[in-house]
Amino acid sequence: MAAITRLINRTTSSSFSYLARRSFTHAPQRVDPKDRNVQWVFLGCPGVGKGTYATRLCNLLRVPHIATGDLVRHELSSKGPLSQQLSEIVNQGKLVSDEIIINLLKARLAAGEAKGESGFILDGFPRTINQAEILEGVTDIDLVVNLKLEEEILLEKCLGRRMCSECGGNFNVASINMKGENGRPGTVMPPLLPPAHCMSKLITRADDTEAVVKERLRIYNETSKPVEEFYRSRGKLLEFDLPGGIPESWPKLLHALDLDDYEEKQSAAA
Ligand SMILES: Nc1ncnc2c1ncn2[C@@H]1O[C@H](COP(=O)(O)OP(=O)(O)O)[C@@H](O)[C@H]1O
Repeated sequence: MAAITRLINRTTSSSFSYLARRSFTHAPQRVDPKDRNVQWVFLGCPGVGKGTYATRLCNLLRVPHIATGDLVRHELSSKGPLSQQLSEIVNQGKLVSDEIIINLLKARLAAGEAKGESGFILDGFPRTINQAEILEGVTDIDLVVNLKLEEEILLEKCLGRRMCSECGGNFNVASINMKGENGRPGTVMPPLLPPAHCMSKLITRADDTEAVVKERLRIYNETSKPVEEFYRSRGKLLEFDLPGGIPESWPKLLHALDLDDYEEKQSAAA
């Protein structure tokens, strides 16, 4: 019986992968990496800073930052036919179905292609092995950056997250000062405070409550962690332990990506 269930699950999932690949008509073409911009993925637990570092790198490399969480929130706020279903899933900390996510991503890539976009940094996708396989079926990923932080810091950072309801800027009011233990260095992350004009317009994401963040971390460990191994086994995974806040981590991340001179060259050219 269990074997039949496994077979049905496997068949269902692989036929969905096949259909999704076929329907991914607007996927980026398999262009030689020399002739296009980077195609990178950012992995990491909720609250680790994927959005912050991916946005900075996208500005530097001039590629679009495509965050599936943003696509989901946009769909939610549009009050379209999916929004009620999505709000229940997201507010419980669960993952949206692969089918819905693929459709949102497909639409975003098609809109980018129509504008002549080249390359991307994906943030929050793939989050399941099925998503990783579908992505692999349609395009080449050059590099996968896996950002890492201690779990207790992740919770504090998610609870400290704030967004300006007017300009959409992302901030963090958490002040992290974790002492080092057993040879492990301490971690200091100062808050990332908003400018005065955003202060009265700050909002908190409905899914950034303690119970929901804990559920998202549990789901990450169960469902998304295997995606790290998927890319590690392909020699594409760059592990990066965040050493502290942005001023400390950003130059080290650039160094790890072999981009330390790039920032200077770009600002000189601007
Ligand atoms: N690739 C994905 N697969 C399934 N669900 C997703 C995916 N990306 C985003 N979501 C949904 O959107 C929510 C918010 O995503 P995101 O902003 O990336 O949050 P996080 O802070 O947890 O990294 C997730 O909890 C999940 O419900």
